[in-house]
Amino acid sequence: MSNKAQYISLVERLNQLSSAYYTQDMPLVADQEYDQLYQELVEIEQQQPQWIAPDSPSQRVGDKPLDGFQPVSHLKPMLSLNNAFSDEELADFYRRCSSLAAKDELELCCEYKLDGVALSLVYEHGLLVQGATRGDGTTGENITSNVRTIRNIPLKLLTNNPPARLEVRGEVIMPHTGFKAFNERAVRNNTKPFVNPRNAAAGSLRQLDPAITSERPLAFYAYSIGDISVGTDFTTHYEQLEFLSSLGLTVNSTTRICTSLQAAVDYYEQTDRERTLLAYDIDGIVYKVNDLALQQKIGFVARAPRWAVARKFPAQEAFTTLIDVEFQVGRTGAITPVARLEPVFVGGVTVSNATLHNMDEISRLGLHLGDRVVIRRAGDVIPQIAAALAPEGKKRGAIPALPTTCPVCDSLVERDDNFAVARCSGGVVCSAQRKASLIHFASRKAFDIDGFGDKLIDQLVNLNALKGFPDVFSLSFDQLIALDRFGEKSASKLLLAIEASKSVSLARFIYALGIREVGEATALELARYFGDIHRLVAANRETLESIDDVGPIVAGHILTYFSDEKHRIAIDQLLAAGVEPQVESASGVDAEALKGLTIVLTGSFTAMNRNEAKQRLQSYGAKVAGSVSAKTSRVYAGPGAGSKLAKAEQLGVEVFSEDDLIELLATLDSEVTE
Ligand SMILES: NC(=O)c1ccc[n+]([C@@H]2O[C@H](COP(=O)([O-])OP(=O)(O)OC[C@H]3O[C@@H](n4cnc5c(N)ncnc54)[C@H](O)[C@@H]3O)[C@@H](O)[C@H]2O)c1
Ligand SMILES: [Zn+2]
Repeated sequence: MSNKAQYISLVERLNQLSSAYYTQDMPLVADQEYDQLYQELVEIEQQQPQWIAPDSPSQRVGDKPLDGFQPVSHLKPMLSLNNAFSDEELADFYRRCSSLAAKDELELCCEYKLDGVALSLVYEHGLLVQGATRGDGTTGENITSNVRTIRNIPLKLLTNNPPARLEVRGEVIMPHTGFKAFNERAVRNNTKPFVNPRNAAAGSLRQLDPAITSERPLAFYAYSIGDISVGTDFTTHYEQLEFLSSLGLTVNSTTRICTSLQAAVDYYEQTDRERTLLAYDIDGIVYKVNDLALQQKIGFVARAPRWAVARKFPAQEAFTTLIDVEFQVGRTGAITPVARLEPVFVGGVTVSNATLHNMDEISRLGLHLGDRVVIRRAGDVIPQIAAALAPEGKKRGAIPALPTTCPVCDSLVERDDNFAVARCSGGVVCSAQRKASLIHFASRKAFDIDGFGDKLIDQLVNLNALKGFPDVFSLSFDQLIALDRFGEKSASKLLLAIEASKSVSLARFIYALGIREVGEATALELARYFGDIHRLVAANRETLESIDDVGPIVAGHILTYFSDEKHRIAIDQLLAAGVEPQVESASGVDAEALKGLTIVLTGSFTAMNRNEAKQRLQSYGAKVAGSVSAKTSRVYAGPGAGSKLAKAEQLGVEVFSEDDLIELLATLDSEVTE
């Protein structure tokens, strides 16, 4: 239970925060924190109504207008909205409204709660004559010249028969792309970035120089009629929105009418799932009783209508402190800066790290150690630092610098030609690179070795028991059970999984090598094309670039990889250890049709290239060998066949033509499709 002095200081703190938020457009704390304090205030005021201070934020909307603008008195007060933070609170709202309206079922107009700034527009005889902020709800700021620069606000309404006077209310927002671009520019020009798009919109709208506003990417969405001189034959709020739209004002097309509480909840949930895909921020759904007569009946409370409520989404944004920036070394040596943060709860999880991607990101954000940072975690997306600000009342720390040597192996750090990526030059010497490559090698989309996870790899690399990929296949039972928390059962299980992984597909094998920019799809493409790892190793640039998925850059990475003798030796060792990359059969193919046959192809084929022929034969289960021996079942020879043909005749192996081969494949293909 609080005493009156505590109550007064709570009012003062909230007013200080409101002034920073509304007047300076530079919040000191996250909305979530403000909302919590506000909630405390409301609870105290409910218990001690005699304490309520006239300047309590519960008694007014927003904050005092800025001095630089002419004051505007609103004809009807511009109110705020009451919040609902849970489904129960929404249900309470619904119940309260239906009881006040004396109706069981209510029609609700459901609208996105755009996270921007409220704006009032006055049109006289169809011409825009005034734009004003909400201010404290009674008195706003005249920002007409700024408003005129917003592209989607019509200066003249699209009608031959405009009302003598119309006041439109809506929200001005700044879309994500514009916000990002704006902050990047601010950092470059050494001016203050904005914390989020809402504050950017508010700050942009209240520039004393309209030329500045005109450069900011702002948009306006109308959400209600404040006042209208004629034509008040509307019966619902939704009809009013349609009317505004017909006049050329932008009305959000996502607005829905819900006829039950359940439908309203469903709309909220669906929007919450999809909101990360929107081009702008929304912070909730606004539910409005649709029937205007019922709105009248339900009425208002001090600072908000009683017939509307804002059901808030969980916060996606929080403020915290940047403690340090550390550098992680990835599998190709790429060095990634990672922010260590004062732990903060955002988007349903506690966040204590955030990737910074690369050094450019640090300069783009203008990040300094010890900064106050805004963390965004939208949906399942990994947490990001959205903005960085100087800490309150303290000098800014140092700008994190790229280390000159690898934090793990001390090798020199090199930067790519275009300076976008920094890399440890240590290669396999670097245990961080080795660990990361092995994690990738054993991962689900590569060798898929169950139980071969990060912690195990960490231990084995530290013990020097895993110096490269081939060592995976020489791990012993004794070696494994000697490890931390490794029993006999898990050791046997792991060895079985390693054994099973030897029949990995060629595509996964190639992917597992971790060649730069060779992802799953490219690996599959390479496997299909070459059908054999040795052929890939030997491929030249021309052949590589002739493959669909492979451009000059990827071809370069592949060539560099295989030009390294260490890599070629490792591949030979893998094969020697019993790894047998399998060539995938095309889908629907009978992989057994040619099982047991060993085929040799020789000469040049005209209708298909030899490699394609080889892959197709393999997909039907045939073994395709490079030379003729006593084990050869048959030979297909094209024109120009030489020594192999002679050898076959000598050994009495049956020889067929290219046409025979085409016929065979055609028959097999047709059997599959039937
Ligand atoms: N971080 C801070 O220090 C700090 C300080 C003060 C206030 N705040 C934040 O400001 C908010 C309270 O401010 P508020 O009183 O402006 O309320 P609000 O922004 O939560 O809700 C009211 C506003 O919603 C807007 N809105 C958007 N879409 C709408 C729609 N479809 N229909 C109707 N209105 C719509 C209108 O502009 C309206 O004025 C809280 O979220 C609070 O966290 C934060
Ligand atoms: Zn290193």
